Amino acid sequence: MERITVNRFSFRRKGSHKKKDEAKENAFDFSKMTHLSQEEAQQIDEELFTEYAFSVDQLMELAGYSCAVAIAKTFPLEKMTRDSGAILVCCGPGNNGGDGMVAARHLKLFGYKPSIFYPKRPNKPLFQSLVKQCEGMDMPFLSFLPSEASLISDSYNLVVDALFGFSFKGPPRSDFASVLETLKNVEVPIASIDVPSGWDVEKGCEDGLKPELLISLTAPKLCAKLFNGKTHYLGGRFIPKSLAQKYELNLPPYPGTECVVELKSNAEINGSD
Ligand SMILES: NC(=O)C1=CN([C@@H]2O[C@H](COP(=O)(O)OP(=O)(O)OC[C@H]3O[C@@H](n4cnc5c(N)ncnc54)[C@H](O)[C@@H]3O)[C@@H](O)[C@H]2O)[C@@H](O)CC1
Ligand SMILES: [K+]
Repeated sequence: MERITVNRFSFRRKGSHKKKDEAKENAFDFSKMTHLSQEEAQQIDEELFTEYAFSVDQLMELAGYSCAVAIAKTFPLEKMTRDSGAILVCCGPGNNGGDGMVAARHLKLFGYKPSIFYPKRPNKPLFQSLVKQCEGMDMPFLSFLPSEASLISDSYNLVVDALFGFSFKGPPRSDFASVLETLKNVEVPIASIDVPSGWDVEKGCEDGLKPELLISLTAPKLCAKLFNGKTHYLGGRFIPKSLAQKYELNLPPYPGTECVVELKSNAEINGSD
């Protein structure tokens, strides 16, 4: 009965791989998923650049692209009601801000209409190039953030929070404290990249931002255990297997060739949903 042609055989294998991926995903025990401390996140980051010789812009492109994909899956363009997909991307002074500009660039290519707020810009070629790319793609940069949250809610469908990631420490300093206060009061959803800005990376922040979407990069940080928003994605599919093994990263598999994987909510994990 071995009458399977080569082509048919490869077709069957593809199908069986897909089923295996789905089975692995369904079998993953989310209650045992890794959550990184601030130090572990920084160590992994450092190792990617030194031991594995990745460049910052390489990983930032993958991280930002995965954020754009997770945002597009969660907030489809066709469901947006204000000004043909207008979104506001708030970028901070570090690499989290860089991820935000990369995400903005991809969202623009997906058909959204991003505007960027980028108040503190490092004097480095990488960030200067990101700004130039966004300007070249006709994305406006806001010279100030309206202090009235209602002006933001009226003009945009979504705020992308790319202010601070895993290197944020202590209470927000004055220049960003007012920005975070304004964002706390917006009525449109917030999508936070890697860490909800203003949250302690490990302990969270009870009265901080309440994003509807969180995109954890590499692995969720400890504060993600306190995330109560609707949707949680993991992105940044660039960790070599040997590095994942060294840090004993226990994470759900990415389905097929996807750059993001949706994670269960904490309510589902804890059985309170
Ligand atoms: N390995 C990874 O997972 C990768 C991470 N990337 C991104 O890089 C981020 C980390 O980037 P960085 O290490 O540059 O750090 P962040 O972008 O988290 O922030 C650092 C900046 O925030 C400022 N800051 C810190 N605490 C503050 C406070 N209390 N008030 C005001 N300002 C404060 C610092 O002075 C510094 O300018 C990650 O969260 C992720 O978004 C990606 O770009 C590439 C790969
Ligand atoms: K953030």
